[in-house]
Amino acid sequence: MSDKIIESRMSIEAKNLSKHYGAQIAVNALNFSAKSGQIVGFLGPNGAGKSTSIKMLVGLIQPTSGEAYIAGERVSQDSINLKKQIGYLAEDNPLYKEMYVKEFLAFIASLHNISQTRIQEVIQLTGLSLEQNKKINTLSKGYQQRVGIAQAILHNPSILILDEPTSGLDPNQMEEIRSLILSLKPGRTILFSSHILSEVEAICDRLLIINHGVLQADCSMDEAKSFPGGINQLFQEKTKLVK
Ligand SMILES: Nc1ncnc2c1ncn2[C@@H]1O[C@H](COP(=O)(O)OP(=O)(O)OP(=O)(O)O)[C@@H](O)[C@H]1O
Repeated sequence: MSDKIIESRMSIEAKNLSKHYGAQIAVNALNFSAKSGQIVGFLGPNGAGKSTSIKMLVGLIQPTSGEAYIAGERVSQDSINLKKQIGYLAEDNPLYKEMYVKEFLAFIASLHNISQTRIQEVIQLTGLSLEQNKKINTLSKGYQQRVGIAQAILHNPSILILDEPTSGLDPNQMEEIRSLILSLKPGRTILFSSHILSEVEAICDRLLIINHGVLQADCSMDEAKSFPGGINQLFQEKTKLVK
């Protein structure tokens, strides 16, 4: 198999992806692609269009126009193969909070036909060993996010899409979740949305900035840092209010 094919199977691609809600244009002709081994930061203020873009990429909502490709396959809402390739953590991290950690992960694993060994492996990977027999609703928000990430990686997907995984966490928890995301990078493509520049700056290789549904920047983190005035200036310029 050629390197090119392997690479395309690992990638996330948006081609002129748009979503309109009546007169509201949530995402307008989004174009980008991300390759394996990269963490791509998807940065933008609240309401910029991050979640809508992500929902189109994972096949949760239908684009008004344009196409999304995951691992070379066009995204459609009913693709089983696509769901095998993607691990997804939604912004509000929906969990069955009355369940115990291990019980919840076993439940998700049963949907994917995943072994007990893999459940234990993921519990270790996500630092949940001591919490595995606790009820999810007794865990701190940081640990609940770990459970959300654990369910997203149970089936060992090559593509991980995390919608604001550090939102609402305290600085220590943010740091821990960032380290966890970094540890998941080898062999994967990770798209990580945030509205906080320092979050994205800390772990991402590439930076996408979206504002008012329009992609305003797509560059490597090094390019972003060498922008005149630095990365803060870049973010300010690309997200200033459109009058
Ligand atoms: N189902 C919907 N119906 C109507 N408008 C919507 C819908 N979903 C999103 N929007 C609008 O689309 C725009 C983009 O929203 P989106 O949730 O994608 O932004 P975001 O960047 O993820 O913001 P946040 O960080 O606040 O979640 C917003 O103006 C939002 O109000």
